[in-house]
Amino acid sequence: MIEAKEINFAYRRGIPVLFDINCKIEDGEFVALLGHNGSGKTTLSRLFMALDHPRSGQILVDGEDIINYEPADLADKVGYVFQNPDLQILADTVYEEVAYGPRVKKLPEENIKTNVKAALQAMGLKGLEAKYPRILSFGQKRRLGVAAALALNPRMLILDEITNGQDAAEQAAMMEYLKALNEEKGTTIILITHDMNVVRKYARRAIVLTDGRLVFSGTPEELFEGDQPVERWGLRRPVVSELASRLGVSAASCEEFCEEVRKGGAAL
Ligand SMILES: Nc1ncnc2c1ncn2[C@@H]1O[C@H](COP(=O)(O)OP(=O)(O)OP(=O)(O)O)[C@@H](O)[C@H]1O
Repeated sequence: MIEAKEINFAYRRGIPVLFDINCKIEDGEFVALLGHNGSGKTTLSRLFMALDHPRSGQILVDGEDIINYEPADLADKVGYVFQNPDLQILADTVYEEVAYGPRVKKLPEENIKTNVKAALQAMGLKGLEAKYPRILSFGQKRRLGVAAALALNPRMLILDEITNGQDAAEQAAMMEYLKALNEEKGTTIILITHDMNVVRKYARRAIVLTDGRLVFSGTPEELFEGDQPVERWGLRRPVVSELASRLGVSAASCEEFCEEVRKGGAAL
């Protein structure tokens, strides 16, 4: 469980970027963290990971204030995948990149092998073990970042814009994997994204930030099919919600129809 209590934060230049943030993310949730560019999503997630610390307020992980923690102290609990995958690459081969975390954790070599193999398989990177990570495509680097986080079996994953640079099939495969991880293993997922179709389809809760303030917390249905126009927070409605509103039918029936069309092989 992660809880933000009355969080205020400013970077070194001193301009405040987060104001009085209160939110609680329970174990096993699948949450989308949304907001316009510069609204504070990455900043808040960096606080969750102890990459930065609040100027005032508290971040509690499993009830404990993490003010004196470093990211390594949370490695067992929270996996973080950066928005820019190049920032995360540490090793000279794809295999060693994914093995890096488990090695730091001093897992037995057999477990490292098993975890790395499973993570690479899950992210569609099997066969690339010996490659130099920096020559991978942008999408592959992103998936490598996710694989590296998965190899540590964290209870919670914070994923910053991971669907960017993926084609539709890669994106769907990645999201379906995360959905299964969430449903079957109970891994908490915090997904930062600008893709509202992904949010509508996969998230069970959406949290919206605007100019550093938390302005909404509720289900994607409440967000996109509720009374307030999400455009005022710099968001676009997902296709399903837009279609339902224009046709004057329920989003659930549109969703069913879209799913049938997708199964028929058409892009939507
Ligand atoms: N290292 C930094 N130093 C100073 N200011 C920063 C730094 N990183 C972010 N900011 C500022 O903090 C604010 C919030 O940025 P943040 O990256 O958290 O937003 P975001 O919602 O994740 O944006 P995006 O969707 O574009 O990734 C912005 O005004 C940004 O310019």
